[in-house]
Amino acid sequence: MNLTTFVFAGLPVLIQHYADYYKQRDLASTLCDVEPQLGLPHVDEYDFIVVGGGTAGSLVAGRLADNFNVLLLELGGDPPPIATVHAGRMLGGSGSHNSNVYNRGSPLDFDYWAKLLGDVTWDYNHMLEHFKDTENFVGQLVNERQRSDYYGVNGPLRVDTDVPDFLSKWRMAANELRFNFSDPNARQAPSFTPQCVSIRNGIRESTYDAFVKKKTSRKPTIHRYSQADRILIDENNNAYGVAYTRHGIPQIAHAKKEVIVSAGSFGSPILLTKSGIGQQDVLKAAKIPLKKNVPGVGKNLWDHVMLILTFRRNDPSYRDPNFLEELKKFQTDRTGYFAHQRRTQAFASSSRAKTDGEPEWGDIQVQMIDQPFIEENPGGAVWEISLSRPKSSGEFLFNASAYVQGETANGKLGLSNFKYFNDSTDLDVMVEGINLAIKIMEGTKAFKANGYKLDESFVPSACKKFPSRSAEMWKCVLKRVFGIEKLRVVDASVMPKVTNANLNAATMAVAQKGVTEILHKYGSNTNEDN
Ligand SMILES: Cc1cc2nc3c(=O)[nH]c(=O)nc-3n(C[C@H](O)[C@H](O)[C@H](O)COP(=O)(O)OP(=O)(O)OC[C@H]3O[C@@H](n4cnc5c(N)ncnc54)[C@H](O)[C@@H]3O)c2cc1C
Repeated sequence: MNLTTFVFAGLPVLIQHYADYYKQRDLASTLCDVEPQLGLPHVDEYDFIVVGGGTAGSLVAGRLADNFNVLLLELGGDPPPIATVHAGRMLGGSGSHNSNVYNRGSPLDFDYWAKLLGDVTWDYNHMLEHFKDTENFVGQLVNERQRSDYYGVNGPLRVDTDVPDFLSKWRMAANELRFNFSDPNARQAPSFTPQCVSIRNGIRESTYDAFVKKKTSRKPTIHRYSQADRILIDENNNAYGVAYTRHGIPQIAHAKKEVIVSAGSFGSPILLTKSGIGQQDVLKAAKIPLKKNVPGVGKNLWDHVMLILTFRRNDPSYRDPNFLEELKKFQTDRTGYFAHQRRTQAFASSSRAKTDGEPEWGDIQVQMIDQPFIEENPGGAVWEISLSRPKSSGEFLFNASAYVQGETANGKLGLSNFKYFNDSTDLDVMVEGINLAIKIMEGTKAFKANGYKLDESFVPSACKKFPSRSAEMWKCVLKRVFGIEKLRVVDASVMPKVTNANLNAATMAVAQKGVTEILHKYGSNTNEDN
C-alpha cells in the first residue's frame, strides 16, 4: 500500500473517532443540563423552534437569534474535521460534507417557480436580494461589470472562485466548441464557467459555520443529538411546540411564535406525517390522528440524476505532484493542491430544451474534476454528468406499516421512489450530456494533447450488445445504474422544482427569504408578542 492510499484509507477511522468523541462530550453536558428536570414536568419556552440544523435550518436559526429566543434541534452533532459521509446528519447538514460548489441556478428557474406558485416574490429579481444578503463574495469574475449589481459582500457566507490551473484550457475548449465563457452566477446561461465555492482557506464553510458558529452576537440555543418526533398542534391547528428526544431522553419545548421545519427533503415529510400533517390515507394506515390533509407531503421529489465518468490520461510525461509536499503546504499555509476544488463546469441546452423554446435555460450540467493521487489512474479526471432539469419526478412516502409496528427511527420510516426516467426524454438529454463530455475530453485540441480517454470498463456487459458509445448503449447504462423501475417548512423540500445546478446556494436563498418573511411578520422586537 503506498502512502496516499494509506492516508485516504485511514480517513474513515479518524472521522468515526471524532464523531464518537463529539457525541460523548455532548452527552456529558446534556446530562448536566437535564438533571434538574428529571422526574419533574418541565417545558422550556422559546420564541421559535427550528427543527434541523442543516443548510436552511442553521441559516434561519442564526439569523433569527439576533432578535429572538431560538431553539435549534439537530439530529446529529458537530461536524467532524473532515466529513465525507453521504448523509448530512450534523450541524450544517449536507452543507457540512458536500463539495461546497456554489451555483445559484438559472434566473429562469426562479422565474418559473414564481409562475408555478403564482407569487412574484419567488422570481429571480426578488430572490437575487436574498442571495446577496447571504454572500460575502470575494472571488474573481469573468464579467467584472456585473460585480456590484449581482454579488453581495456583506453577508456571512464567504463565496470564492476556484481557479484550477487547467482553467485556461477550459476556456480554449469553450472557444473550440463555440460556447461562451462566463460566470456561473449572476445571470447563468449556457456556457463554460469556473466554479464558485463556499470554502475558506481550503476548509468547507457551511451555513452552521457562517451563520451560527462564527457569529459574535446572540446565538440560538442548540440541542444536538436531538430528534424531533412530533410537532405539537392545538385544537385550533396552531403549532405550539415540539416533542423530541435528546440523546434518547424525552423532552418538550414550546414555541411562542412559530415552529420552523428545516429537516431536509427526507426529514421534513417524515416529521410532518408523524405530526398528523400529510396524506389522509397514509395517516389512517399509520393510525396517526389527522391534523391536516396535505396530499402533497412527500410528493414532488426531484433529483439531479448524475452519471460519473472517468477519463484516463495517456501522457507519459505526466507525473503526479508529490503527495507529502502538497499535504505539508496545505497544513502550513493552506496552499497547494489540497487548497482547491480543482473543478470546472459547463451548462448546456439539449435539443429538448431548444424544441421546448428554452434554449437559454440549460438542462445539462457537466463538471470536470481533476484527480491526482489516484494510484491506478495518475492525472485522470472524473466527470459528473447531470440532468439538471429533469421532467421525471418521484415521491418520498411514509412507511405506515413500520410505524404501526413501533419503528421510530426516521431513517427507517421513509420509502423513496425517485422514478428516474419516467419521462423517457430525460434519457435523451443525459445522452447528449455524456456526448458533450466525450467531445470536450477526446475531441478538443485543448484536452486531446493530454491523451484523455474515456474509461469504459464500467459499462455492464448486458449493454455491450449495443454499438459502442451509441445512444442505445448509454440508455442501457443509465437504466442499469439508476434502476428504472403556525408551521413553516423552510428547506430544499419546498422548491417546486429543482434549480438547474447544485442546490446548496438556492437552499440558502430560500432560507434567507424565510427569515425575511418571518422578520417582516414579527418585526425584530423580542419583547413584543405578535
Ligand atoms: C454528497 C452530497 C454532495 C452535495 N454537493 C453539493 C454541492 O457541492 N453544492 C451544492 O449546492 N449542493 C450540494 N449538495 C446538495 C445540498 O447539500 C443540499 O441540497 C442542501 O444541503 C439541502 O439543505 P436542507 O437544509 O434542505 O437539508 P440538509 O442540509 O440535509 O439539513 C437537514 C438537517 O435536518 C436534520 N434533521 C432531519 N430530521 C430531523 C429531525 N427529525 N429532528 C432534528 N433534526 C433533523 C438532519 O440531521 C440535517 O442536519 C450535495 C448533497 C450531497 C448529499
